[in-house]
Amino acid sequence: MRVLVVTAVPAERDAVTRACPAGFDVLAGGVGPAAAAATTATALARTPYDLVVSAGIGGGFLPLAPVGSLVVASRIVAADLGADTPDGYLDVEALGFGRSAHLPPRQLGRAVADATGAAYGPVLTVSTVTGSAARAAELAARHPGAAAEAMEGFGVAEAAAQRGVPALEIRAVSNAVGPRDRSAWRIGDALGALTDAFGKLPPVLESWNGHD
Ligand SMILES: O=C(O)c1cccc(C(=O)CC[C@H]2O[C@@H](n3cnc4c(=O)[nH]cnc43)[C@H](O)[C@@H]2O)c1
Repeated sequence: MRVLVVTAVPAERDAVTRACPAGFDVLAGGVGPAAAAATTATALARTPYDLVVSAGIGGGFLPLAPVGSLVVASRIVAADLGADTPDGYLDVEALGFGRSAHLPPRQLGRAVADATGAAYGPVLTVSTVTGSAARAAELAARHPGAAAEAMEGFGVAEAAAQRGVPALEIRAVSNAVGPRDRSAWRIGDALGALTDAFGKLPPVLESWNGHD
């Protein structure tokens, strides 16, 4: 099975590569959904992959995903792709065009979560890191069960979907979603958790039939 892993920055790429078996290509595609989509689309145009994984550190919604824990996405959601209105937020489905969520293969996602001890829930893709309790509460209310937020998953999943390739998202939680406190980010711990998670993937992927 050929697997493409797309991270944002080189430190995340290196954390994945440390654990990666043969057959995994790991790229640092840049921060944000546009860079992630462009990197993924270019790679998929060159090489036929069986699976694409968006991976890296992320913010965790408490109490589901504390710092140092892992999250596997049950849904990959573009959480700010829509319109703000006096009556509230409208996603692109409500606006009548496009899509704001991708569904990873369910059995595979669950199996990866079980093997790695990860929470399994929606992961939100945002273009602006959440920096206040009010915004965190707004996102949690709009996306019940949201486990994590990051900035690339939807871009990776959108590019993969356009090629008919399944996509997963795996996040290691470096910080809580909420009031910004960069000094509280535990990036080293999260990168270590990411390496551990990828070390556990090969048997799970080998037993996946590719069609759930
Ligand atoms: O400074 C470093 O050493 C370092 C090492 C690895 C990664 C970083 C990043 O800043 C990566 C940016 C990346 O992080 C994701 N992220 C992390 N926490 C959040 C969050 O609370 N909300 C949204 N995104 C988050 C995101 O995917 C960025 O691409 C630095």
